[in-house]
Amino acid sequence: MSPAPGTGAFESGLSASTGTGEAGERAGERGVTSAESSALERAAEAALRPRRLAEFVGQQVVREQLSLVLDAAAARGRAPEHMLLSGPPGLGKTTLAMIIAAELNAPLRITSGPAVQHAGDLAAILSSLEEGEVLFIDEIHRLARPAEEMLYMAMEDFRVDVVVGKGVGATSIPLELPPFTAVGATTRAGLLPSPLRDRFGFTGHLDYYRPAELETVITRSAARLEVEIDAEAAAEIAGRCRGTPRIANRLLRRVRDWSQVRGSGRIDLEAAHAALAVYEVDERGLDRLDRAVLRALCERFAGGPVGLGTLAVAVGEETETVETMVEPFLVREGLISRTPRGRIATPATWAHVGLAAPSPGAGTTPPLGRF
Ligand SMILES: Nc1ncnc2c1ncn2[C@@H]1O[C@H](COP(=O)(O)OP(=O)(O)OP(=O)(O)O)[C@@H](O)[C@H]1O
Ligand SMILES: [Mg+2]
Repeated sequence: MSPAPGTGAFESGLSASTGTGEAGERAGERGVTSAESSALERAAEAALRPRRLAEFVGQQVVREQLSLVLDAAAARGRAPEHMLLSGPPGLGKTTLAMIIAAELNAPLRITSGPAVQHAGDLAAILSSLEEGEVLFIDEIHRLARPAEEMLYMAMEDFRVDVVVGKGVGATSIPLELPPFTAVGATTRAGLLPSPLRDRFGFTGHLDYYRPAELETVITRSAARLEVEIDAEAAAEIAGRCRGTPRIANRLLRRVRDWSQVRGSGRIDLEAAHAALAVYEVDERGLDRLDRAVLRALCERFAGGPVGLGTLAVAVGEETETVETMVEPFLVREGLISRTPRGRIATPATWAHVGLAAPSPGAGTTPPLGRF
């Protein structure tokens, strides 16, 4: 079972393929079901979510573009154009969608691609929208085709044709819609067909955050959690959360746990180091599974090339888990290379696992394809 997007192997302290994450592990110890624990995690995450654009850290370019769109719409007294937010998990797409509605002082309706499997589902949502309402469609790349095609006309003409009945008796009823603003979010912008993408007047791509920005996220979240944190502890956590605010907040909560149960109650560098050690998060933000992949690549396959499927089997994980939850970060860090012949270690890989790279031409395994 692959984990929900944005949870990642790293944050869990467990391998991502269990899909439960450390919350689920802790929950199991305390008799709370993993569904309840992920609800707890969602509530904990929601409590730290910025509510206004001024509280949204970083992403300077997107914020400037977005505030221009919002200010211009407010000046005209009209609903702003539709907006598309893209970027990797945990970087702030949902947060921004909620902020857009808050800045417009507009009602927010939330749905997602997977939840809208039929055009009728979408027609029901669209026909109940109030004037000026913000319709947030998460994972918009996963909309079923019929619903997606209905969305084209709704976004362009604020009208949908609802087909009633079947076969020869079927009739199409035009349904006028009030002006609304669709906000789409996706981690896979490349999967959106251009007719849909072209209907968004504003597209913002969120990228990974710099450590200094994450320190601000952590410091603000600590204040919301009413826990004191030293600047150097915030910097230490910021350096290990893979450029991702969701992970920063989750690590902060784990360090707060440690500090409250094993420490002084305030978060200093000692608490940060101790807690990050408990959760096996190393100085570059790699977790147990990340390191298992790198060790297997070096020790079992002499640095590669090795097929993704073979590598996943070697660490006891699903191929998809390694490809979507582990590799993107390792590739970004230059700790693994994806080549047509398979995955290969880089000099940084060998250094990180503390092994000497074999001399060129020494016995390397033949390229193994994916299963
Ligand atoms: N720019 C930011 N400033 C402060 N906190 C942020 C920022 N972006 C995200 N966060 C925090 O990170 C958490 C996760 O962000 P969010 O849910 O918006 O990510 P997402 O991009 O929608 O992820 P996914 O793709 O998994 O749905 C939020 O609860 C929020 O607390
Ligand atoms: Mg989201």
